[in-house]
Amino acid sequence: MLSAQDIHVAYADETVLDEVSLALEPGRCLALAGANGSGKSTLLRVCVGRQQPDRGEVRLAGAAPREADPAFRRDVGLLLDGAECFPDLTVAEHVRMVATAHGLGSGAAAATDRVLAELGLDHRADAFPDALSAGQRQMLLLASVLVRPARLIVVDEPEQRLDTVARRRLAAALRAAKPAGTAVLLASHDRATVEEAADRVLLLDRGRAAALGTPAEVTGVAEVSPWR
Ligand SMILES: Nc1ncnc2c1ncn2[C@@H]1O[C@H](COP(=O)(O)OP(=O)(O)OP(=O)(O)O)[C@@H](O)[C@H]1O
Repeated sequence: MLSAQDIHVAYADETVLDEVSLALEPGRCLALAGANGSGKSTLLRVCVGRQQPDRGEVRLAGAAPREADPAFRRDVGLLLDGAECFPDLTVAEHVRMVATAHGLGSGAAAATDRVLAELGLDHRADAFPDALSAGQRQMLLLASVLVRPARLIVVDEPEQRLDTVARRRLAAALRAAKPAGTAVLLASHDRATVEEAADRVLLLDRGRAAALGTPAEVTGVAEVSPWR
């Protein structure tokens, strides 16, 4: 589904990704973990074609990823930094609009109800974004990613601003996407989210791949584990 090979990114003389590779199969979830500044967001941007690496190659379903490509937008549900809401649409209207745009047709309303309930946002379905708490707004953005069919979901620190219960709901929703064959790539600082959702963790340490394994294996990499 997705592969990145020997990715190298540098800003001026600072190397932020140093020959990092990853591979993700359908129905699997890979989490990127590591300290602040270790290169997680940069690697996600490279994987979705938002940033070109200095060296290395990314393949998404056999082609270079391009957000402008209709097939990319059909296949990839994306939530990176900087996503915003329309101020004049309610929570339900946002999510239904995305569902409709991605072809759910007469099923869009039911899919919206389902994802809002799954994420615990159903009681705010008629609220406007300005009236949401920061965590609720994050859930709205996540609902818009999760309501639509996708072969790949890419989310950067999806747990940000969420409380413990909301994080659990998020992790369960990411996990639930996998049996249908959706692959999930996320960057996360939250151990519980990673343990619940991810099959494998790629641990980055100052731009280098320090470990790749199950969440339990990577937690055991004492020197660089973010959860030691
Ligand atoms: N536009 C830029 N110009 C210069 N340096 C940058 C730029 N963007 C990122 N960096 C640097 O690249 C490194 C990796 O940043 P990145 O955002 O990928 O890390 P991260 O692991 O996602 O961090 P965090 O956990 O804090 O979100 C950092 O040292 C950062 O300062």
